[in-house]
Amino acid sequence: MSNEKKLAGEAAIRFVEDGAIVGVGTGSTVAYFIDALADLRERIRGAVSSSEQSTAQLKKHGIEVLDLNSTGQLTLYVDGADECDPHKRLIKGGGAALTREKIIAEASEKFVCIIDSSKQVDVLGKFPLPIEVIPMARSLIGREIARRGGHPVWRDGVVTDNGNWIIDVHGWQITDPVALEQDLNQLPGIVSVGLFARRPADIVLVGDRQI
Ligand SMILES: O=C[C@H](O)[C@H](O)[C@H](O)COP(=O)(O)O
Repeated sequence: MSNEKKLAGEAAIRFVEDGAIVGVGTGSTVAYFIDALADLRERIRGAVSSSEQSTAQLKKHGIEVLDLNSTGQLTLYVDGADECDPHKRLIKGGGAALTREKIIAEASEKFVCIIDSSKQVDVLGKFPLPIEVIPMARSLIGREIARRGGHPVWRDGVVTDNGNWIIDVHGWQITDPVALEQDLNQLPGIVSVGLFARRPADIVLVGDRQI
């Protein structure tokens, strides 16, 4: 599987155009992409990063990290996922970086998702759904999730790059991810939901195979 992650990370390089500012996700698969991107550092203008972890790796390779507020819309976003359904809808946030990832995905014309085959599912939800919450809303959101049949588990000890907490929801078979994403987005205290359904990936690379 880790070979597939490496193949996917390296295959995504073909979507990088000269002069681009590249949106960069977070995780072990993206780490391969960043390593490959280093070879193109003279040909791109820089990157917008979704986490402190990716920022450190980009800077180590001498790739300039830019503020999304100063770049405008990006042409390309490359990121991994925890699950991917046949409609390219995703669960993300296993590494707690979902909010910044979601912002950059929204700001990008093309979202290339890089995964290994273990991430492919027919129905999302076997991987517990990460939700970033404002700390004071943790119990409130936990109750709202339980009312909707989910089993909320606080990722104790994890603080996101934005200073918030993560609840992982077990036990949901997410047959209508767009509706669930919209429903959860209404709840005060939720910063973002790790469902990328309203804005799914455009292209998925499973290893070096495009689907
Ligand atoms: O918060 C983390 C991200 O959503 C990652 O893209 C996701 O967890 C997949 O990570 P990995 O490539 O390490 O399996």
